[in-house]
Amino acid sequence: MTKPANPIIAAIDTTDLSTAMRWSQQLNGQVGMLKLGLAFYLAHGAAGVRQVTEKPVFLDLKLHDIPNTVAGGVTAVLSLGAAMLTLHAGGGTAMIAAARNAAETAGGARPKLLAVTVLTSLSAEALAETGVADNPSQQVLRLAKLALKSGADGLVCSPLEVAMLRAEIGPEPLLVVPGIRPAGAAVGDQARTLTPREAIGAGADWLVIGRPITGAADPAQAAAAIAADLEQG
Ligand SMILES: O=C(O)c1cc(=O)[nH]c(=O)n1[C@@H]1O[C@H](COP(=O)(O)O)[C@@H](O)[C@H]1O
Repeated sequence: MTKPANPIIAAIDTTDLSTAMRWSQQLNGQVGMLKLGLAFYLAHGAAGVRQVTEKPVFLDLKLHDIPNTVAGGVTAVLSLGAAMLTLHAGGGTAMIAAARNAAETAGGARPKLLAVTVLTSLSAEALAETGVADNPSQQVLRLAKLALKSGADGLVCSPLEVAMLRAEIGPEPLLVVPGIRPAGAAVGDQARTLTPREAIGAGADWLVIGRPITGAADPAQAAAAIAADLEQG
């Protein structure tokens, strides 16, 4: 696919509607897309999404349930016209296939289904605690292959796995990458991070960036600085 002109997806992580609307206005033209996730959607639902922007959003609901329930969830949000929708790869083949089937039965444009592999907040130790003995990279590859053969259009992974995934799965699947920290930015709860330029250089299509933008005194300026740095890279 053609690379987006501006690969930054700003994560609008807030439960406050007016804050979300303000960030949306400030970042209009400074980022390639907005992401609305769990906290915002639980607080304001589909009506809130429509209030924040008329443009297609990345709807990050990380669906993870039995196939029938996930299919129902996909169907429920199709009318929003989202550009992307997340589900957990760990839900397995049947769940992902059911999501794809639900997305297609509506006909017309549908969101790209992105399978979340191993959360960027998980270190190797934290992953081991969940019972996965493999390192994050091995587990990401296992889940990536499962998700793509089951009907996912792309993957969410940390920047540390991007080069490995590109070598294994080729240029086509969308790689949407959170865990992005400009040099010097606070890491917070993220465990597997790289800078924007490193992530794009490794082969990411989109970068998901939240607090380094929304936590800045001037979010528009913070986004513009990252975009300018990427253009130089
Ligand atoms: O699916 C996601 O977007 C996601 C997956 C993941 O593994 N890690 C991750 O951080 N995210 C999201 O990406 C955003 C990262 O935000 P910051 O850490 O503030 O840049 C948040 O909205 C997370 O919900």
